[in-house]
Amino acid sequence: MAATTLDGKAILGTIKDELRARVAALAARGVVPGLGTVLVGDDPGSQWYVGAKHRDCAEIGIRSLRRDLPAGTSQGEVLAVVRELNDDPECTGFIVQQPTGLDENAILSAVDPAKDVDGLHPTNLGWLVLGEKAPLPCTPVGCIELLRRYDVPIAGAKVVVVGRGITVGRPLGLILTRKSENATVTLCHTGTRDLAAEVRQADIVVAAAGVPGIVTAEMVRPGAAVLDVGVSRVLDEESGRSRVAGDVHPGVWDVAGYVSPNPGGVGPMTRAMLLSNVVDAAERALAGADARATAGAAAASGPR
Ligand SMILES: Nc1nc2c(c(=O)[nH]1)N[C@@H](CN(C=O)c1ccc(C(=O)N[C@@H](CCC(=O)O)C(=O)O)cc1)CN2
Repeated sequence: MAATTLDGKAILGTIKDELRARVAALAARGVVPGLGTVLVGDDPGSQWYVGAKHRDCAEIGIRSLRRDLPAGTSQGEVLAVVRELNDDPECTGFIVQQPTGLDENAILSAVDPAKDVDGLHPTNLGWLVLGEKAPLPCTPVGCIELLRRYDVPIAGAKVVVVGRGITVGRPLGLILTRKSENATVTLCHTGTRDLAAEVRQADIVVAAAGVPGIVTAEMVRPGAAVLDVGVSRVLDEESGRSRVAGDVHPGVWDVAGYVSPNPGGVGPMTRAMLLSNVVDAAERALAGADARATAGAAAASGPR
């Protein structure tokens, strides 16, 4: 069986078209959404991701506020940039690209939760745990959106997530078990005793451990949907150059019903969800301003 490709790159294109219309509607009200990024150091992967995020923004009319800081920038200097973006009215929302090599929890905590378009601020993760509406982390929502766009059933599905990281595995478990998603989730990791036995039960497998090829064909139930999220850089024997290796072994394509390629699957969906979070934040800010103006006008007209 040859699996259907869950084409994240194509879906990113569709989502950009959808968001372009919402950005135009905001522009008609005089609002231009702005995405800020804070990048520390010169890691080529991180530089590529941040560059891609700003190219996406340019394509749909979101303003870019890019803050690239040299390797060796101190925690205090990064926090100063975070405060600057918190206070900048042109910045609708921003992210601090990970990894920074610094105290990431302290940096995340300093971001204004209303501008946290990564959905990783402790307040927003807390709202997620409590089941309240808040910005959600981009990769987990990107996984769910990719499955939805290909009509892969999620409600009632048994999902095995491999990886307990804070940007993917842990929040994905929380999101998928909400009533609106209604999946049953097993959260596995590199310490799971019998990973193959767990994965074999799954209708949907999300491989996000960052271990090349950790999910093999023998582990996958025929017809299951498999999302390859893990990114490792390995040396390509043939070309002698570095390339991305995912967590899903190529043999899985012969067994699964759906597979997301890597690259070309969940990575572009992460970018799509970031754009979506920025547009959501701009719409929320405008709705808040409208509500305040209406309340002000009502108060000014006095009691009736
Ligand atoms: N602040 C954050 N930092 C990081 C996050 C995050 O969500 N927020 N996630 C990852 C990296 N990431 C987003 O920043 C990301 C990963 C992958 C892609 C992507 O489009 N990848 C392409 C291929 C890229 C390549 O060839 O190297 C693809 O998969 O097709 C975008 C963003 C860690 N840091």
